[in-house]
This record gives sequence, structure tokens and C-alpha cells, in this order.
Amino acid sequence: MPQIVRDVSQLRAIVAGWKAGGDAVGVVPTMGALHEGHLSLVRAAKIDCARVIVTIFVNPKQFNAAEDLQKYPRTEEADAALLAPLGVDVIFAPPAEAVYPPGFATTISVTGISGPLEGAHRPGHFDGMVTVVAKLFGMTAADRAYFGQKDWQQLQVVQRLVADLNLAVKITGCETIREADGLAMSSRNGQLSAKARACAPALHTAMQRAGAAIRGGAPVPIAMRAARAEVLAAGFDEVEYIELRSAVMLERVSRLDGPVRMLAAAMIGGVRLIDNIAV
Ligand SMILES: Nc1ncnc2c1ncn2[C@@H]1O[C@H](COP(=O)(O)OP(=O)(O)OP(=O)(O)O)[C@@H](O)[C@H]1O
Ligand SMILES: CC(C)(CO)[C@@H](O)C(=O)[O-]
Ligand code: BAL
Repeated sequence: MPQIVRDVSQLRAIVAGWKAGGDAVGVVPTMGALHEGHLSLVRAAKIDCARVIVTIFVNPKQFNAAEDLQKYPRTEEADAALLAPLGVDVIFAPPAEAVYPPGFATTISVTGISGPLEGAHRPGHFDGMVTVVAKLFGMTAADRAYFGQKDWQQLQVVQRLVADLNLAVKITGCETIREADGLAMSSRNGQLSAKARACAPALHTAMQRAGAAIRGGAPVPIAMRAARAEVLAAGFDEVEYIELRSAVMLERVSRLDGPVRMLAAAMIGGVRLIDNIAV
């Protein structure tokens, strides 16, 4: 079993020992409730790094809705069992007081690319995420960190943070792992009712169809409207956004000119799902 560490000084002492021996250290930041998507990040980290830390911390600062935080799944024992066969060295699962001790007063904001999409629909989310990710980089002193492309905008924001603050950590973005029916794996999928779970893959199907239409020459606004209608007809309650954006700067695009991403967020049965694909 990986060693479970909750104390920041203990973690730093362990990492200092590894580094003194010349080992490269990789970190996989998570909020727990692990699934194959997370495990794919761990496998990528194991290929590059002699030592791997998985962090499990449900970061209150990045939740913009109290109910979302309260019902977020917490399954630490099962998580540890999933990580055991992968050769993870340490699970760092600090209590909130270790991450945000009394007097904690810093918030880090990445402007620009944090604004649209998730930033517009989850006020405060990216400030909370960036602040904790910067802290996790500081606490783990990792040389490399692994993030999923499922949270595409998060990945771009983290890359910006690292570049802007000259942080000595190399970021790797790993492909989205999907269920057989195309639904992107997510800890929140477990909150779907059987009926909602059956409808949920429609989000990815509609995005793929719209992507193919755009590649075939369909006007972007028409393809986006059709995708939105398809998702709603499949049983989703609301489409928060479904948009074509430049892949890194996340600016609106209406033509396939350079790397382009389609990104979407939609609600079904009280659960918020996000997805994105290359177009
Ligand atoms: N299906 C997936 N494929 C690849 N990476 C993933 C997948 N799901 C999550 N990740 C990545 O795992 C890391 C931790 O994510 P997190 O713990 O929030 O899990 P999650 O499944 O995205 O949960 P949720 O979106 O419900 O909060 C992030 O870098 C995220 O992008
Ligand atoms: C990167 C992260 C672990 C920071 O809390 C979280 O945003 C997530 O799980 O994607
Ligand atoms: N997976 C992104 C983290 C969040 O939803 O808060």
C-alpha cells in the first residue's frame, strides 16, 4: 500500500530524501473518488518519474456551490486500494487546516483564459483551483505534474500559471478516458441516476457529430445550435455552453484555423457534466 501522509513537513522530508538520491518526483493532483481516468495519469507519471505522489484533497476553495462540495464523493480507502498495484509511493491527503491554516491570505488568479466557459459558469472556481494547485506544487516540490484533458480549460490555466510564475514543474496533459459508450469518466458520474446515466453519452455523441459537420464545412453557429438541440432532446435539462474555441487561448473561433477545441457543460438530473474534443 502507498504510504498515506497528511502532514506537510513529513511530506517535504520524504521528498527531500528522494531528491537527495537523484529521483525525479511526479505528482498527480486529484480530489479522490478515483477512476480509470485518474489511474491513466498515475501510469503516465510512473513512466517518467522514479517517485510518484497522488494528492487527494477536496479543495473547498474551488467549489462555487455549497451543495456540490457537500455531496462530492469521498472514498479514501477504495482510492488507496486502487493505487496500491500501480506503485504509487505516497498518497498525500492533508486535512483542510494543513492546506489553509489560520491566517492563510493568498489567492492566485490567472486572468484571461480563466474568464469564459467554466470561469463564467463557476465564479471563483479557477481562483480556488489555481491557488491549491500552486500550493500542491509548493508542498510536493514535484518535478512533473499530470492533469487530464477532460478538464481542458483547467489544463490551459495550469500551463499559464506555471509559465507566468516560472514554476519548476513540467506539466503533462493526458488524454480523456471514456466509458465504452463515450461518456467521459468523472467522479460525478456516480451521482447519475440509471435514467440519466443512459442519456449522458448523448453529450459526447452530439459533440462528435457537430465536429464532423464543421470539418465537412457546416457553419459553426448552425452546428453548435444543432448539437445543443440534440443534447436537450436526449434528456439533458440544460446546456450551459457548447462552443468552439482556440485550443490554448480559448478565444471564440468560427473557422478551423489552427488547433481548435469544442467544449461543453450540461446538466442532467442535477449532475453537471463537462466534455471537450479536438475538432
Ligand atoms: N476521464 C478522465 N480522463 C483523463 N483524466 C481525467 C478524467 N477524469 C478526471 N481526470 C483528471 O484527473 C484529475 C483529477 O480530477 P478530479 O479529481 O476532479 O476528477 P474528476 O473525475 O474530473 O471529478 P469531477 O469532474 O467530478 O470533479 C484532473 O487532472 C482531471 O482532469
Ligand atoms: C487539479 C485539482 C486536483 C485541484 O484541486 C482539481 O481541480 C481536479 O481534480 O481537477
Ligand atoms: N475536475 C475539476 C474539478 C472540479 O470540478 O472542481
